[in-house]
Formats: sequence, structure tokens, C-alpha cells
Amino acid sequence: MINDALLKAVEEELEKRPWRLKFSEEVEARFEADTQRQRSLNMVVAGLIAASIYSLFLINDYSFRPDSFLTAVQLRIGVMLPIGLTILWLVYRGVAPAIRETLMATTVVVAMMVSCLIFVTSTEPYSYLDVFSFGLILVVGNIIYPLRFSYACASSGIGVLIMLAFIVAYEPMPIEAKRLAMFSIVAKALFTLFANYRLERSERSGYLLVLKEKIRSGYYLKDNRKLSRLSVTDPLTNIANRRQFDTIFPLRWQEAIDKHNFLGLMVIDIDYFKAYNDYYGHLQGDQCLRQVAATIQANSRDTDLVVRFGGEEFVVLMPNATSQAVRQAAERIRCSIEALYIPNYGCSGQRLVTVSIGVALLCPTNRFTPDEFLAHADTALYRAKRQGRNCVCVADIE
Ligand SMILES: Nc1nc2c(ncn2[C@@H]2O[C@H](COP(=O)(O)OP(=O)(O)OP(=O)(O)O)[C@@H](O)[C@H]2O)c(=O)[nH]1
Repeated sequence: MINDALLKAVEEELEKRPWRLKFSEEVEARFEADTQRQRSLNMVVAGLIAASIYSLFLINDYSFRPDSFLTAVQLRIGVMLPIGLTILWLVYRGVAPAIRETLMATTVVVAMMVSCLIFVTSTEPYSYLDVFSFGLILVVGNIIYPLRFSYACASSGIGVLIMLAFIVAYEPMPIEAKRLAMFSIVAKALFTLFANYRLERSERSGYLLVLKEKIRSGYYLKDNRKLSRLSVTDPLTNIANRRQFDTIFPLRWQEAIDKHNFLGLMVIDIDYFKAYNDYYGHLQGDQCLRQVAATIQANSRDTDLVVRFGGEEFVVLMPNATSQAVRQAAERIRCSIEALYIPNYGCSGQRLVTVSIGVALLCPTNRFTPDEFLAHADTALYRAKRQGRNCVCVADIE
């Protein structure tokens, strides 16, 4: 889903009745996708802790009902543990959300069933006292896992019914104890379900708020990137502007000093551009500037920085250059612009748009400054202008 639509859907969810525990289809799918892995892991960890404690209740079985201790071992270790561990393994491997919740809810129901079977198989007088701890099973399902609310309701309901059925049928248990056990299990179910509901509600609303902020910060990041790109780009020609050159030039200069590489610099100026502007108008002049910029860019390497230096003047900074490569590149650019065949009837004599180019090449040392290097290329450009324009001149740098 694109972010605009998702943001709208999230904002709608936040405005809806806050007591609802289900999002719209697309937000629900996103919620599951974002939380599924962590939720499964959390449930597995909680399940392992619960399984260990459930097995430790054997100590209790030993002291309460030594007559059926073996049965308790078989039921807890031989039945409950394999079922529980298989379910946890499946959840760990990853299953669909509905299956994950169903499987984990099953552990609650099976644990309740096994616990009831353990206490009814004993004839010890205090075997039934255990039923007062059965609420712990609901605590695990509703708070420790915690199951999604609808699954928590279902597993708690079934668990309570199982326990009630066993208690009612268990004769050795006094009626007063039965009443207290029933009352306390129903109360525990209600308390833990209430807590479960609040847990899920705060998880969901927290998720929505975080998602909303994530989407928004994504927008800000995009806007910031766009702004910083715009601040170093010439809007007319879409190539680098003077600001970008002023940032990059000293860096390339220092890099060349460090690596003992040559640095090439071209200053390119359109010939008789004032006459072109006067004859064809400013808009046509802009179009001509775009064509010239695109041609310079197309004839430069990816590593070169092509800059609109100002007005009808361009600069190409060429890291790691050789004398031959710089001269060839300058000549290539000059020829390509002439080959655009852009008419310039504004000036007498010359009938096409052409450029003059001043070139400088240097292995930078601390003897020179970048500004002096630029001044050398500029001087070469003015020599090219004086020599009749539409030509390349190379600076003499001692
Ligand atoms: N259309 C347009 N023209 C521009 C822009 N920036 C500068 N110019 C024009 O570029 C022209 C530059 O003219 P000059 O500096 O006299 O140079 P020139 O006519 O090219 O003469 P030489 O450089 O000596 O060949 C001026 O007319 C400026 O108005 C721009 O963004 N768009």
C-alpha cells in the first residue's frame, strides 16, 4: 500500500471508537506483518516458562496425592509436555495468525483438562485443593501469552466449563469448596479477560501511533532530501549549481593532493550569447542554455562535476584526469555543441551557437590554491575568446 493511503487508513483507525480490537483489513494485515515474528517469539518464550512451571507442579502432586503420582507424571510429562512443545515448535516455525492463536489457546484448554484429570484420579482427601490453583492456567493464556481477546474468551470459557464439569462430578469435594472453586475460577476468568482486553487495546493503539509517526518521518526525510538536492541544483538546467561546486571543489582538490592525482578544469562560455538573447528572446535563450548544459553533461564522465557557474558560463571539474583526456573532452564538448546546429543569427558572421573553452590541468600541491587554479582556466578561456571563439585554449601553469 502506498504511504498516503496507509497514513489515511491509520488516521481513520485512530479516530474510530477506541474500544474496538479489529482494524480495517489493510491495516490489520500490516499490523500482523509488522508484529507477527516478535509476537510468535514472545509466545514461545512465555510457553516454555509456563511448561516448566506446569511440570514443577509434580512436586505438588507428590505431596498432595502420592497414590496417583505416576498418573500425574504420565499426564504432565507424557501428554501435556509433548503437546505443548509441539505447538510451541510450530508457532516458532511460523504459522498464520489465526492458527497461531488457535494453537496457543489449545494449550490452555489441554492444560485445564490434564489438571482436572490429575486431581480426579486421586482418592486422597485433599486432592481437590489443587483446583484453587487452576486460575493460573487462565493467567498464562490471558496475560502471560497473552492470546488475542477473542481467543482468550473462547479458551477461558471452554477451560472454565471443563473445570466446572469435573468439580460438579467429583463427589469427595465438599459442596462449600465446590462453590468457592466455581466462584473463584469465574472471577479469575473475568479479571484476566479484562486485563487481556486492555493489553491488546494498548498494543494496538500504540502500534497505530508508532506507525503514523514512522510514515510521517518518512515524508520529512523525503522532503529534506529533496530540499538539499534542490539547494545544490541549478533549476534551469538541472545540473549542479555554483553552491555545489564551492562545496565539492575543495574536497576534490584535497583528494588530488593526498593521492598525487591530476585535476582537470574546464571553463566553458557560450559565444555571443547576449546577441542570441537579444535576437531570439530570453525564453529561447533559456532553451539554448538547457541544450548546451545537457550536451556538456552527455560528453562528460560520471565522475566529472558539470556545473552551471553562472549566466552562460559552465565549469567541468575532472578528478583523476590526464592532459590528453582533458583536451579531448574539451574538444569533444566544443564539437558536440557546434553539431547541435542551433542557429544564432543575432551576431554578424557567426551563424551557429558555439562555445569557447579554457582548460587547466594541475597536480595540486600546497603551492597553489583552488582559486588560482580556477583563475588559470579563466585566463585560458579569455585567450580562446580573443583567438576568435569556438575554440579550446589550455592554460600554461608553471
Ligand atoms: N536566457 C538567459 N540568458 C542569460 C541567463 N543568464 C545570463 N544570460 C545572458 O547571457 C548573456 C551574456 O552576455 P555576455 O556576458 O555579454 O557575453 P556574450 O554575449 O556571450 O559574449 P562573449 O562571451 O564575449 O562571446 C547576457 O545577455 C545575459 O543576459 C539566463 O539564465 N537565461
